[in-house]
Amino acid sequence: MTSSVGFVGYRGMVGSVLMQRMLDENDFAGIDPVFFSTSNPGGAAPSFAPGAGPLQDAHDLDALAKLPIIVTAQGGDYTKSVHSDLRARGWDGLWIDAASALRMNDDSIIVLDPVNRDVIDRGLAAGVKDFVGGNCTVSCMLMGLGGLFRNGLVEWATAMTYQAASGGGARHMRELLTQFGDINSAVAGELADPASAILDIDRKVLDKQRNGLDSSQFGVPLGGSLIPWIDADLGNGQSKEEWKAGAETNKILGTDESNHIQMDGLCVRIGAMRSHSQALTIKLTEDIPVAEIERMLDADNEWATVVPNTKDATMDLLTPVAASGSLDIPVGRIRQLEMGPRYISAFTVGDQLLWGAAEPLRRMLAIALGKL
Ligand SMILES: NC(=O)C1=CN([C@@H]2O[C@H](COP(=O)(O)OP(=O)(O)OC[C@H]3O[C@@H](n4cnc5c(N)ncnc54)[C@H](OP(=O)(O)O)[C@@H]3O)[C@@H](O)[C@H]2O)C=CC1
Ligand SMILES: N[C@@H](CC(=O)OP(=O)(O)O)C(=O)O
Repeated sequence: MTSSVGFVGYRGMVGSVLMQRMLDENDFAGIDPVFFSTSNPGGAAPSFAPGAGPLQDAHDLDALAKLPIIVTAQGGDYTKSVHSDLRARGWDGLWIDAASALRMNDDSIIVLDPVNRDVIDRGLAAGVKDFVGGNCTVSCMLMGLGGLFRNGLVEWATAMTYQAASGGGARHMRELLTQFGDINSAVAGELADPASAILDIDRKVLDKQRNGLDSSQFGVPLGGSLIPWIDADLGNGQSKEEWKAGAETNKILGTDESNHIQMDGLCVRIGAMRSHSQALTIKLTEDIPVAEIERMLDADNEWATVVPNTKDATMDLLTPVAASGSLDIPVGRIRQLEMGPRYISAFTVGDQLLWGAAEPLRRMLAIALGKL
């Protein structure tokens, strides 16, 4: 049987990754897709779905309400502008969303099925209609370390993150690359001359960073620097990105007061392109040998891949360059810390456009359609 599914935000960065993954997995088989646009209603269907009708107006509630399932990667403002009106007029279809707007609502589920398929299945059975992708950092972390979290072995954890430019959006990625290029241009002559003094180069670079870079997206230079604040200031010293670590981790895992996991840390933007990294300190609920931890992480899901804690393996396999474009989530640097037998470190990297954004939505749609 063919199911109609509406897609909003299909041509954005997250939407494009989602479409590509759906094409790769032949997910459009059995789907009658309806594509929506906020900017070009009436325009031609996307080239990868030539049989689909013209683009519908993404703000046309009548058109949206005809569909049993809507998948959106259009962003939180769009969600806020149509979702409650659609529900208010009685639409009871499934809403699958990449944006954070509905994430912490009591009647929504954060989807990351390799980690919380039980929560998703219970929600579907109970009539939950809103399914939302998690924060990219949280999703990538849980994909890598699910084996500890899901087995109740984490008493608390801190995540110190190294987040890529893509988390800000496409314009932020372009700005980062432009900054790198402008910095390079500022010292191209000196770089070409092996006899030039490195401290002169450094001075010119700093001058360029402080006075000559377009930083309109990030607010301050990121190329050759970092920004230790991501998302809103909650006013208590914590950034919203840091708050999400604890709030979303517990919601994804479906914990309650009795097994709540304390999770906090500092979130930092760095000059990587599309993979988020994070260094974790974990206090375990019991003393477990490192080899057993590695076995549990590797076995938890087919994408978590333990990297041996050696210099060569770490440098080869545990970097944004190694992880980008792949669904695999490498996790390494696992060792017992000086603090005692129940304290371990771990480092994980994940493509934040795949497991951090598009893949959980793609899989939620497949689950809703009974294909997964
Ligand atoms: N970036 C990220 O890392 C993550 C983002 N998200 C969520 O996904 C939402 C969308 O993010 P993202 O995909 O980065 O946003 P984009 O800015 O890439 O796309 C959003 C929309 O912008 C419109 N648009 C305008 N100009 C262009 C253009 N030149 N190319 C493509 N689209 C264009 C499109 O709408 P139209 O076709 O209607 O004109 C598109 O759907 C975010 O707001 C966030 O809520 C979630 C997790 C991670
Ligand atoms: N805030 C993330 C990206 C993102 O879209 O997060 P969220 O889906 O929680 O709003 C980052 O900047 O890396």
